[in-house]
Amino acid sequence: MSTNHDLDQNQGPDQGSDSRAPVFETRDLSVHFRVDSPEGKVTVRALDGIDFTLHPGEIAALVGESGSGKTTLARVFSLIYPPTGGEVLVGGVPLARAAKDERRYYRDTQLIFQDPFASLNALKKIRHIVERPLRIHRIVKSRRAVADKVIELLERVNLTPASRYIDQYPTDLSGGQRQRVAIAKSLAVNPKVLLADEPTSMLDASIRLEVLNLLADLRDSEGLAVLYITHDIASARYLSDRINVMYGGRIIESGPTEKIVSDPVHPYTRLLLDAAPDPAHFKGSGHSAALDTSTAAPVDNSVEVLGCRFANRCPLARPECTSAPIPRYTSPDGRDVLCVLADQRSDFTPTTPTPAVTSAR
Ligand SMILES: Nc1ncnc2c1ncn2[C@@H]1O[C@H](COP(=O)(O)OP(=O)(O)OP(=O)(O)O)[C@@H](O)[C@H]1O
Repeated sequence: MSTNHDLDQNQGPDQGSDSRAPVFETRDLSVHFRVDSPEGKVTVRALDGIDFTLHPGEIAALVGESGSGKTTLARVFSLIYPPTGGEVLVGGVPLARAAKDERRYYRDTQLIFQDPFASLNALKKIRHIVERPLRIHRIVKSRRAVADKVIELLERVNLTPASRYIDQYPTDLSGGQRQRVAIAKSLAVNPKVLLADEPTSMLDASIRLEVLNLLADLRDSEGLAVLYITHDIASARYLSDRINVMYGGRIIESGPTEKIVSDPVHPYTRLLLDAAPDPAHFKGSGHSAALDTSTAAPVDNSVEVLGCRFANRCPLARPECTSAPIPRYTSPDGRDVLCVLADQRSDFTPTTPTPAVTSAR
C-alpha cells in the first residue's frame, strides 16, 4: 500500500537512519535534575535506567501515576531535556546525529497535546491552521495542491465534509473536533511518529474513544508510530500494542498489551489493572485486593533507594526488595519486569542487575 508515509520512508531525521529500525530506542537512559529543597540541592531522578523501544507502525503506551516520568521521556524525544546518561537512538542512529537537522527532526516527530488549543491559533481559521505547515515545509507547492491537501487532511481525521469546518475558528468546534484539527495539522508534514501526551484527558468521555480510534486508524493506514502517554491503563489496553508501566522514573514492567493485561507480574501493574474501569481479565487476583494506594504519598524521586521504589507500598515486598538492586527479568514472549516476584516464574529469566543506584547527587 502506498501512503503519504512512504514518501519519506528512506529519509529519516538523518540520512544514516534505517526505516526498519525502531523509531525510538533508549538504553539505560537517565534524566536527573538538580533542584533546591529545604535540605539544600537534591537530585530528582526523573528517569533512571530506561530501556524503551517504539517500532514503526506501533502504538506504545507509557502508563503510570503523576511524577512517574512519562512526560520527561517524551521531552527527551522532543529535544527539550537532554539525557543525563545512557543512549537514545532514533531510526538506529544516535539522537544527537538524528537531531542535527532540527527542522527535519521536528517534522518527523510531531507532538499532540492534552489541550488542543495549545497548538491551534484561536484567531485563525481551520484552513489557515492546516495550510501553514504545508507551506512552511513545502509539502505541496501550488495553491490548488495546498487547498486539495487541506481537504484531504481534514477528511483523513474524519472532519467530513471538510467544507463544513474549513472556514470555522477553533472556538467554533468541540474539544474532540479541535483535537482532530490538531492531528490533521501534525499529519500535514508526513511525520514518522506522534508523541501524544494525554491526548484525550481534556475531552468528554463520549468522544475519547473516537480520538483513540483515529490514532489506531493512522497506525494501520499510515504506518505511524505513536507514543501514547496516559494515567489510564484501560485506555492503554484499548489502544496500544505494547504497554510500558512506569513508577518512580523506571519502567517496572513492559510487554505486549495482552500479556500485560492478562498476566501481570509486578504488583504495581496489578494495582493499576484492578483500579481500571474494565479489568475483565483481572477479577479475582488474590494479591491485588491487598494493594491500596489511596493513602500513599507521591513518590519522592530525590530519595535514593537501593532496590525497588514501590517496596514501601507493596504488600508482597521481601527483604531483598530494599536491600539490593532489583534484577531485570525477561520472558521469551517479549516481557520485561523489574520485580523479584518474577523469580517464581519459570518463563522469566534474570538479566544483568539494573543500576538501581546512580552516582549523581
Ligand atoms: N524541569 C524539571 N525540573 C525539576 N524536576 C522535574 C522537571 N521536570 C520533571 N521533573 C520531575 O521529574 C519527575 C517526573 O516528572 P514527569 O512530569 O515526567 O512525570 P509524569 O509521569 O509525566 O507526570 P504527569 O502525569 O503529572 O505529567 C517528577 O518528580 C517531576 O517533579
